[in-house]
Amino acid sequence: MTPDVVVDIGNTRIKWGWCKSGRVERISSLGADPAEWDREIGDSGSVAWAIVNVNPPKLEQFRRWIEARGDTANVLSDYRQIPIPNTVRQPGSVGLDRLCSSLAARELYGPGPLLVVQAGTAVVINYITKAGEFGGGSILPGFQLMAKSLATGTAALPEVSFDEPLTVYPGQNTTEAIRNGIHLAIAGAVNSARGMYQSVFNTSSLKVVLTGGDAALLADLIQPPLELAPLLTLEGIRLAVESLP
Ligand SMILES: Nc1ncnc2c1ncn2[C@@H]1O[C@H](COP(=O)(O)OP(=O)(O)OP(=O)(O)O)[C@@H](O)[C@H]1O
Ligand SMILES: CC(C)(CO)[C@@H](O)C(=O)NCCC(=O)O
Repeated sequence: MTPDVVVDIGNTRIKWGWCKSGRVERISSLGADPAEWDREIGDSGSVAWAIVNVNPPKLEQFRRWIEARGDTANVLSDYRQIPIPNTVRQPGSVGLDRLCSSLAARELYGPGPLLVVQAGTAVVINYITKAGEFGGGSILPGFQLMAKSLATGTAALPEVSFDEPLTVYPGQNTTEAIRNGIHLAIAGAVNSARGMYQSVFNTSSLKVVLTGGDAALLADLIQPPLELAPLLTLEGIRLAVESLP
């Protein structure tokens, strides 16, 4: 199937990738309000959709909206639909967004080894082996989720946002201390995962491929080789559906 729009339904945002001439040309990051989807689709007419989802209730709402337009929602639902060998013990438990990001990273920056980092609601660090297989990884709370957990789990700490680029070291007030603490925690996880895999797998200069809504926040604290790839998951969805019989 050749999709017009590929969709990644995450826990916070729904990303649309508009496809043209065999690539994802443009990304739109949307909320959960169908009025926003109506505005985005405009007068596009009939659309071929391909969807990957890690958020079942949002998928059902989105599917109803697509069907009300008279379109068909092609939803990837099984890891075997993503053409990347998967060496973990329970391959069916891996989020398909992770496999799509890994597939696209291997295609664009491979063959491997690679560290594919998705900085979204959750931060995911995926390891792609030397042979180009999905080898597993790590999952931790993302920037906003860490901020929320400090605000809900303590009496005195406010919920910080990451709207401003400024990060001050050492923090001079509570807000700065929380912001830079979260920043260091997430960048530290990526850097230490990189160090660990480099030593375990005896590889040097493991390339990091970074995507997700918070990728730009992380990039400053990750050493080269580093690729910023905002379209990565969407490009992986496109590659996967185009490879289906
Ligand atoms: N306009 C926006 N609205 C909400 N969050 C935004 C916006 N722009 C950037 N962000 C940041 O992007 C993050 C979400 O990133 P992304 O869309 O990649 O994740 P997701 O796909 O929803 O999450 P996951 O894949 O982990 O389920 C939020 O945590 C927030 O910090
Ligand atoms: C980790 C997230 C939330 C990242 O979007 C998603 O891929 C997911 O819900 N995965 C399921 C669990 C797993 O991948 O092991």
